[in-house]
Amino acid sequence: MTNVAVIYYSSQGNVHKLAVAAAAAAEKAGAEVRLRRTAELTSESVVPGNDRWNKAWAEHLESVKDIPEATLEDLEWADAVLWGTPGRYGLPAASLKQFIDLTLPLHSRRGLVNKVMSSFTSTATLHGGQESTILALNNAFYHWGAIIVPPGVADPVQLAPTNGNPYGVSSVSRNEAGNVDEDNLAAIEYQARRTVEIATALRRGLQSA
Ligand SMILES: Cc1cc2nc3c(=O)[nH]c(=O)nc-3n(C[C@H](O)[C@H](O)[C@H](O)COP(=O)(O)O)c2cc1C
Repeated sequence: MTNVAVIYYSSQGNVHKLAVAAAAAAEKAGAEVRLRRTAELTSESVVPGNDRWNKAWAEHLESVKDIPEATLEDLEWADAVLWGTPGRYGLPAASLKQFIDLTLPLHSRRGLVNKVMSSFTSTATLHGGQESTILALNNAFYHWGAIIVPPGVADPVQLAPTNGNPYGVSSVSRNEAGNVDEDNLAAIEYQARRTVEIATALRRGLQSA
């Protein structure tokens, strides 16, 4: 069986919805799946003066408390990792980046080589940095010697009006909590299936090499 870890950070539930859909789709595609969130770094939301934001953040944090936090062992276990993060100024959220910073012991013993990596994001606006967020994540994957699997436009679902990011499935939240539409969910299901398919083929190919 192919092992897939879905590792994500979400402050208001948009990336969380994509992550849950990715995990279900990977499982349906025959993978063993772990859904993991990265640790909250602050005791308040990062927008302290915004009551609406704070409420959504606190409610979301409470709702995911039973989802285990990601560990290096999850990365070691995984053949493929689906990474999810909100876009923040075209960059991944600090929580996810902090987890990536913690990978040095694993990276130092080449523990991430040939693992399959695929990423997804959510931003408030359509041109708010979705591609650059995914590309910024990819920088770490190149260093690890991992294999990046983008969704591309290899399935018609990517042509739906609210989809279309070939770098990684992305949704536009308008800063509303959990604002992910059905086409976005269909797209992340496709990206997860594709990730499982490529990771399985790679694992089998490397085993027989
Ligand atoms: C510090 C910060 C920076 C952000 N930067 C951007 C940005 O550059 N472009 C954008 O469209 N949205 C930006 N956002 C909004 C989030 O990307 C957006 O609300 C996203 O849908 C949140 O996903 P989540 O619900 O999974 O946390 C930012 C939010 C925060 C807190």
